This record gives sequence, structure tokens and C-alpha cells, in this order.
Amino acid sequence: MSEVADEGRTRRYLQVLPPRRPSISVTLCIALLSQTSIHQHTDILVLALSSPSKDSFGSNRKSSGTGGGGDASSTRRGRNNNNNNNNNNNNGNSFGSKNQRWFHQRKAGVTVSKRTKPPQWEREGDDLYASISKSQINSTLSIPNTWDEAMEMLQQTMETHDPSTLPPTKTSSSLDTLQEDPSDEKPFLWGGLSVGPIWKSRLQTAGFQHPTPVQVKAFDAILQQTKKNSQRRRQNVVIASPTGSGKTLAYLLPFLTTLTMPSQKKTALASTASSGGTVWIVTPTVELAFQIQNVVQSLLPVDNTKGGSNTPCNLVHVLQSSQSRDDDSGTTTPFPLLCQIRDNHEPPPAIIAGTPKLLLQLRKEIKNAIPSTRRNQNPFTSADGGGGGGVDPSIPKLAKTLHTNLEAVILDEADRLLQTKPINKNESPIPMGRTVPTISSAHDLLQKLVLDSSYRSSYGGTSLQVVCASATVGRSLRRQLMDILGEPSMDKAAILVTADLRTKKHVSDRKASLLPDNLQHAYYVVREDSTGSCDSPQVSPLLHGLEKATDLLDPLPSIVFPGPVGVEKAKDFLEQHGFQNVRGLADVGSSTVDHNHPTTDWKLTTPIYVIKERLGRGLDLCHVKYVFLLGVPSNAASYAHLAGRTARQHDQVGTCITILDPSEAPQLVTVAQKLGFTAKSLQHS
Ligand SMILES: Nc1ncnc2c1ncn2[C@@H]1O[C@H](COP(=O)(O)OP(=O)(O)OP(=O)(O)O)[C@@H](O)[C@H]1O
Repeated sequence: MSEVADEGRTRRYLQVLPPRRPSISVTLCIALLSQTSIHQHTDILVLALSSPSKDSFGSNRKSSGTGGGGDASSTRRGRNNNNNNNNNNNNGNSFGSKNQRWFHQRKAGVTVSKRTKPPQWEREGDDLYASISKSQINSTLSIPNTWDEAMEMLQQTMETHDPSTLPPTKTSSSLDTLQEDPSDEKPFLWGGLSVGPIWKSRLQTAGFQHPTPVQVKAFDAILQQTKKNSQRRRQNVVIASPTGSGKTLAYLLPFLTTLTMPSQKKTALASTASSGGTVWIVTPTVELAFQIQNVVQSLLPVDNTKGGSNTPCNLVHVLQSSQSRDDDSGTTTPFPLLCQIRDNHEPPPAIIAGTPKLLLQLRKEIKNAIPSTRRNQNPFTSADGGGGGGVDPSIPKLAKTLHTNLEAVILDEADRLLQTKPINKNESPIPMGRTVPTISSAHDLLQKLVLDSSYRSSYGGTSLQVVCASATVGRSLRRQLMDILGEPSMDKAAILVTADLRTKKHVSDRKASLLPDNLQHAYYVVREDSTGSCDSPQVSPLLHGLEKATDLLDPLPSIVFPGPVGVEKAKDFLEQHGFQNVRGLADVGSSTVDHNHPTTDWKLTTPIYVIKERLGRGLDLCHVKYVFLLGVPSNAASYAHLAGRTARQHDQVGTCITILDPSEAPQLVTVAQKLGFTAKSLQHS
């Protein structure tokens, strides 16, 4: 409740409706209105039933003439105070009222601060998700009927040096690490970042001599605090940077260094019980979660007392699916994930990583495990069982720790997790007043965690920090966050962090920042007669194209994304054609794989990973030099992520080779134009 001096008398305003909780807010509102003692002395300001944008302005315009309400007084304040300092009688609980005031002031001709325009690159980012259907293809590109026509089209459009589409000479690369920083001499600065001497030494021992530009930018942005509802909290951040530019460390490092700050009296190595479950990392695949765990593990000193480098990482727990399993007592547990964490970590891990579905399950287990006395006081209260009776007391204790400690959620590959789609300019992403037909699990998870955090906080707003990272970021991502977090604008939902050329004015600069500059592109067009005589006609010509393409290249570790062919068929084909080192996703994290094995022959030794496109996001196999795409990906964003599985070390070149049917030539040209790259042919026409 806030008190506002207004025209000589004190009015009390009840601000009861954080925008993200309409249903609960309505209940609360009705309860309050029914208490006449409050009603008589208080003007009830009902704010922001839905996301406050266009609609909330509209509804308040209607009510502005009724007097008494907050809207009318805010309009008065706007007129009386002919400057921008007129927000001080708002306690900040309502984003809606600020928006309304801004709108009315602007309408009344008062000079108000301009809304920041979203950057051009963020708006262009949406276009990368647009499906490359026939309607998207430039009308000058007709579908070729023959191999010769396709080759002619590709050579004319992809190999000629059109200065308007070619990237200019780069002044700096997003992949280059910052070097020769004089501040490096200071023992607590790692390339200018104040990580402290312990972390500086750990980073350098792990081979990270200097931070990459995006790591520098993200560090300060993630740690920076903003004031909201008179509470200080860390701001939400969206990191946009090309594949292989070091986003993983960019979002991890701020948390790692603060989790272990000596000033916070937390131990340097293991998380203390009080920091258990502070950060949740959401990844599209379990493999990616393990990869993140490995990055953290590589930064921690080897504990020789516990079996050397094989010691499990106590800072990060990766959730793995497990059925309700028998615990030590032989009974089935309804808390398999909590048991998994308890059994592997003491104290609880500060970071929990997993897929959205597993994290949703963990949240549910936490909810059910918190003892009923506590649950009676919190929103998790439900009629179903769980908690209390017959459960090992360590489980409710762990659940409570994880429930109260959660401070930040990181979404790696956020656009994929939230299933970002291009914005339809004619309608808002989630139409007002309508329920959303389907949302992704990550969207559901984030919504629920934001809601939980609102209930935990004393002032009703969420204190949860959200960090998103991806190589392809469009405006629709921040609009989704705006909706989930119930913020009134994209800038308030999250700030953008990028360290590359995408902020530049020239379109070719912006395009050049979408892919690493050490990534090369090539194509191989399959001939109509490319099916081998001994193969059955069901074998895709793309597979024959793949085999022929390897004949033209040095044998080097590769990833094949089989597209329409499918993983099993592609693997079978390669194995039947003598390739002896064909691997799958399960081999990615395998310690038995020798990454430095000499590759002298495609068929005998060269490792070839065949991986489904959906699972390829974020994979970091540094030794991979070729990416083979069977068929043209459905949109430019997919191409960028798949091609980006190579060229992940800034000093080493990688090549993405698209094997395509002649009829797909216009699609490849369209992708290349959107991403601003040129490609060369592996064949001679
Ligand atoms: N400061 C650094 N110095 C040297 N190498 C680094 C540094 N930071 C990250 N790397 C290395 O760069 C590679 C790519 O890093 P990372 O996987 O974080 O990229 P990414 O930006 O997340 O890529 P993607 O978008 O494909 O997920 C990794 O092998 C990592 O070890």
C-alpha cells in the first residue's frame, strides 16, 4: 500500500495486481473490496490486468474521467509537473501506471523521454527464423531443372563478389580474445574483469588466457544491479554473439566468481548449503548440460584426495531422467530427482542444469516435498499428498533449500528453448485476453519460476534474474521475455549484450557478425545420376553426394547433419560404404574418444559424427573441421547454428559443406544472402 499526498488530503492506494498473476490478483482484489473498512478509506487502484501496453492504455483512457482512480491523478500530476521528475509519488510497484503516465504526458504535449528504439540488428534477427519457403525466395531465382542450371545459379550468386553483400574487412573479431591488456598485470584482473586472483589463475590454468569480447561485456551486464520496487536486483540479460564466441563462459563466470566470493563467506571450491540451487541452467539437450558441467569442472582444481580428475563436479548437477526408483530402503520414491541430487552432492550443488522437462519435474518434486506446514503458507499448497509422512527428512530439507535459494535462471540457446518465431507485425505474440494454445516447456518452466519467485519476495515482484544466450537473437525473444516476466517494455524485460559488429550501421557489417569469420562455406550439388548402381533406389542421392564430397576433401573430423535422410539411414549408409569410425551423439562426451587421433583416411580413422539437427545446438567439438549438411536447412538461423559446430577455435578454419539437390539451389542462395556469406563449389561444372 502506498500513501500519496494529493490535493491536500492523503489518499491511500492499494496496488494489488502485478501483471503476471491476473487470476490470483482478481481473487485478491475481490477479497479486498469486500472489506468495507478498507474500501471506505482507500482508493483501490487496480492495475495491469494484462501486459500493459496498448491495451492497458486503452482501458485506462476509458476510466480516466471517473475521478478518484490512480489514472486520473496521474494525469493531473503529469499536467502540473512540466518535467520528467513527476514519478516520485509512485512507489514503483506498477509498471502499468508509469506507462499510462508516460502516454498521457506525451498526449498532453509534455516533453517526456523517448522510448528507446530496438536496435536494427535485433529487428533483422527475426528474419533469420523465417522459413525459406518458395514464397520467401527471391523472384529472380527460378527453380532449376537440371544440374547445370543449378550450378550456374549458385556460381553466379554465391561466388561473385558483390560488394554490398560481402563482409568488409573486419577490424576485430568476436572470437578474438582480448590480448595485451595492461590491466592483466594486476593479479585480480583477467583481461580487465575483476574475477579475483583465484579465478584468474584457474582460468589461465584451464587455457583461457584472456576473455573474449562477449565475456567482457556480459560479465558487467550480468552483475550490474538495478533498482526495482525499491529493491536492488540484478538485471536480466540477453547475450547475442556468434557460435563459438565463448557464450558459455560469458554467462557462467559472473555467477561462478560471485558464488565463491570470499566476502560472502562462501567456500572457494564447493558450494555451501546456503548457495545450493542458486542458479538453474536450462539447455535443449542433456549433452549440452554435461558440456557446461565440463567447462565448470575444467576450471576447478583437481582434488587428488578424491580420485583425481574423475571427481564429480560438486558445483554443477546435471539432471538425468530417472523413473521413481527404489531407494536404499527398497521403497519407491516420488522424488527421484531430489534423491539424485542428494545422493551425488553434499552440500547441494550451487548450479543445477537440465532440460526444461527435467527442471519442471524437479520443481514439482520440490513443491511436493516441502512439508505441509510450510506449504500451507505458500502457493505450492495443494490437496495432493507428498511432503511429510514417511519421507526421508533430508528430502524436504533439500527441497526447501532449493526452493528458497533460486536466484537466477540461464537459458542457453534461448531462442530454441522458447521456440522463438518471427513476429507477425499485425498481432502481438500472445494475443491479449486469449489463452496461448501451446507453449514450449521452457516457456512454461520460466513462467512458473517467475511466479514462485514473486511469492517468495516480500514486495510481490519477481527477483529472479533471467539470462538468455544465443547466436541468433531476434526481437521476438525479448518480447517473449516481456510477456513471461510481465514487464511493460522490452528494455525493462532484458538488456541486450553483444560485442561484435552487429551494432554497426552498415548492413554488411551486421551480417558479418552472424557467423564466425573463420567459418568457410562450400556446396556440392548432387547429379541426377548419382545413385550407385548397386544401391537400392531408396538410398537418398544426398548420401551418395556426401560420399563423393569426402573424396574431394582431406580426411578431417566431421559432423554430418542428415536432414531428411535421418540419422539411422545415414549411419547405415556410411558403415555399409566402409566408414569405420561413425559415431553418434552418445559418443560426444565419451572419454574413450581420442580427439587427437591422426586422421589419414576417411574410411579407416576419421571420426564422423552423425547427429540429428535438433540435438546439434551448442555442441562444442573443437576438433571438428567439416560440417556436412544433407539438404538446405529450413531457415537461416538453423544454418548458422549447424554450420557453427565447426570453426570454434578462433585460430583454426572450419568449413560447412551443403550437399544439395539441384532444386534446392534457390534456398541455399537465399540463406547465403540472409547471412551474408559466399560459398565455393566442390565440383567443376
Ligand atoms: N576466453 C577464452 N579463451 C580461449 N578459448 C575460449 C575462451 N572462452 C571460450 N573458449 C573456447 O571457445 C569454444 C567455444 O565456446 P562456447 O562453447 O562457449 O561457444 P558458444 O558461443 O557458446 O557457441 P554456441 O553458440 O555454438 O553454443 C570452446 O571450446 C571454449 O573452450
